[in-house]
Amino acid sequence: MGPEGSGWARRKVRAVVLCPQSPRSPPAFAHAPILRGPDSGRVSRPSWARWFPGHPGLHFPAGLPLGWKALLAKSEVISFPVVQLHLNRTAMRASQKDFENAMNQVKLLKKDPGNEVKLKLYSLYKQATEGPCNMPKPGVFDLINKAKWDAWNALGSLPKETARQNYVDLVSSLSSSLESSSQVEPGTDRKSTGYETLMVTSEDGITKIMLNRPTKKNALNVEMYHEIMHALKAASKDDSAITVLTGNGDYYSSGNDLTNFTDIPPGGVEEKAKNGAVLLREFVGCFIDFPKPLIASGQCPALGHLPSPSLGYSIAVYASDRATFHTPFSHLGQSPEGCSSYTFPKIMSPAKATEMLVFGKKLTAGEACAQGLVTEVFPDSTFQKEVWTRLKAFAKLPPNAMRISKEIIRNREKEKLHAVNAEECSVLQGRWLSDECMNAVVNFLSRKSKL
Ligand SMILES: CCCCCC/C=C/C(=O)SCCNC(=O)CCNC(=O)[C@H](O)C(C)(C)COP(=O)(O)OP(=O)(O)OC[C@H]1O[C@@H](n2cnc3c(N)ncnc32)[C@H](O)[C@@H]1OP(=O)(O)O
Repeated sequence: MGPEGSGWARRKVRAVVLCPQSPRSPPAFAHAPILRGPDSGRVSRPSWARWFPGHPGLHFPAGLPLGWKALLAKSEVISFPVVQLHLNRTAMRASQKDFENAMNQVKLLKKDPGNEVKLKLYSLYKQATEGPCNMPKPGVFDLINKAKWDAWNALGSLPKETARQNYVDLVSSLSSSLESSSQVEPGTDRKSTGYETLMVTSEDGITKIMLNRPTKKNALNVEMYHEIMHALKAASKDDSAITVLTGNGDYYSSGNDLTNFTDIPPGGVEEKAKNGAVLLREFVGCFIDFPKPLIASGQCPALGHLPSPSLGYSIAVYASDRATFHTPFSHLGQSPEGCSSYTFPKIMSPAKATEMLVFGKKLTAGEACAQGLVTEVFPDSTFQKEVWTRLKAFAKLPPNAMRISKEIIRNREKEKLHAVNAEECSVLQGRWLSDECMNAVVNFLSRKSKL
């Protein structure tokens, strides 16, 4: 799972909250995932441990980018949804063994404790093992390492023993509260699907691929990109006749997960942009090559780049009358992808496509249908019933005939689409390195502005 549980930017820092510290013995866990190799930002860790900065309860120094300061509050108390811990209470003495137990316990955490907690764990671990912050201050755009540095530096000259005790206490509190919470995303049955970010089912000749990060509006994190590709490849070979792509929750998708931009590899932002372009090209390529009828079924707003392949290549797009379609590429300092620079002007008209792709005009389902992007619009109240009646009927048609018909309709365009995809990805690679893009992403992450 990605960084699901944080909500850091919105969280309010409460003034004083005393957490009854559990005297559980041995005091649970530590944060090995973040702790090993933290300075490089590249660590071996559980899947939930991809994280990004944001700790409203710590002191952050001046010079933070783009209004991060507005997110911060001066309090000696750390506060987060499930665990609250007063840091300055008189420390009991945690032994080295307690500390090691706590570190091990963190590895067993099933749920992502959220970025604030992870930053706190990181800083306490560093303080406990190395003393006051001794790292050079990272650059302003090195978001993750900067947040880690801030968190550690904020501990000032806190004695190692106190940091160790605070770490053990925090892990212990976390352990009890996370174990007792049941914040699993609705509808997720990982065992039956084998996917972390999707729910994939196959029934009545229909394979349904449902994006399943509703708490993140189905934003596509790196894992989801890979899982969608995997699910499409599997669906292309299974015995279903058609494939349906849909989303769980109140957004079909909110596009690229903007926290993807914060996980900077050792090669820096250039490497990040290059990897992103490779991933996107492969991802869109899977849609271009998908051999069976692919139906996009959206009851809710679709934002960002999933609409592009969905609208551009699906054999049919069904939308409820409350769905909207929005590709705010320019707002984010980015440029069209998913072959939308080619398919949208063809489907709509160059002028209408420009409004959507360049000016980021949001279309209602009715408008998108009138423009030819959407096949049919249904009232929200009867959407599921109407769509599934159609899907079930389609799935009874001879599968090979459908596949061959799709092939003959689309194959002439395939080469062109792959070329457009390559070009769009290359342009985007440059855009991701631009100040315009970086500022837009930081703005979103800092919640100073929202689309
Ligand atoms: C390999 C890389 C390929 C990249 C290709 C190029 C792709 C381009 C695009 O996709 S452009 C579009 C990018 N998407 C956005 O800009 C959308 C950003 N999100 C929003 O504007 C809003 O969240 C919203 C309008 C979708 C919904 O608003 P609201 O109803 O007020 O909900 P919240 O904002 O509170 O969101 C809930 C929760 O979800 C997190 N979240 C939503 N969208 C994204 C996202 N795109 N990336 C990361 N996280 C997202 C949001 O932060 C909240 O999380 P929290 O509860 O705070 O932890």
